[in-house]
Amino acid sequence: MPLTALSLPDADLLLDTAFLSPEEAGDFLAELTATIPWKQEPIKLFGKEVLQPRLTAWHGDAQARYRYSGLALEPSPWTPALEQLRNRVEAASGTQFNSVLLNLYRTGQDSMGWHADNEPELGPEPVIASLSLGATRLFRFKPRDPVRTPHPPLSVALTSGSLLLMRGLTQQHWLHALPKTARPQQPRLNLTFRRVTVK
Ligand SMILES: O=C(O)CCC(=O)C(=O)O
Ligand SMILES: [Fe+2]
Repeated sequence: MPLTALSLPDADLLLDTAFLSPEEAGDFLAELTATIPWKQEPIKLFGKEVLQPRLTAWHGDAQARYRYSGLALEPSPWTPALEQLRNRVEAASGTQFNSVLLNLYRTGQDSMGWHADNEPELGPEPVIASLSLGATRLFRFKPRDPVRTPHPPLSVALTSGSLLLMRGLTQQHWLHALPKTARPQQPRLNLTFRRVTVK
């Protein structure tokens, strides 16, 4: 399936709902769920330490460190499955990536809050390639400044094997989130391939 543009002002979004076949997506889901060293990291929320509502991992080239609360975090190395996916995502997007953030949403209660992927290490107009495996969840966009970008929120159903590219001004003008859902949900695994500046 080809990448198809989603029409949204001040954004540049492309979606391929069948980037991987359902069989391939299921195989990668099983392999990554079993082999990635998943962690549940603490975050500060209103001054209190709580655990993130999902499991995470970060893999990439050894030089692709990024700074976070004054710490330079080292990525874990690419695994064979992650290398394969990186090659395919690079070919489809025409972009090179040196790291990938993995998120595992164990149930409908796991989620990600509103944010933009706008860390300085990603540069002003990052290309972020988001690959989803497992349960379908709704991915939401809302304008950062509804006066500049008067547009209602957008929901995109990210099915297993779908590839979403976020490019251009998307991170500058839009926030995105993966809300909780009350419905019983199978696990969902998302990979966001990124290029961080190597210092
Ligand atoms: O799980 C998703 O689809 C989104 C993940 C995300 O926004 C991120 O890793 O920055
Ligand atoms: Fe994000």
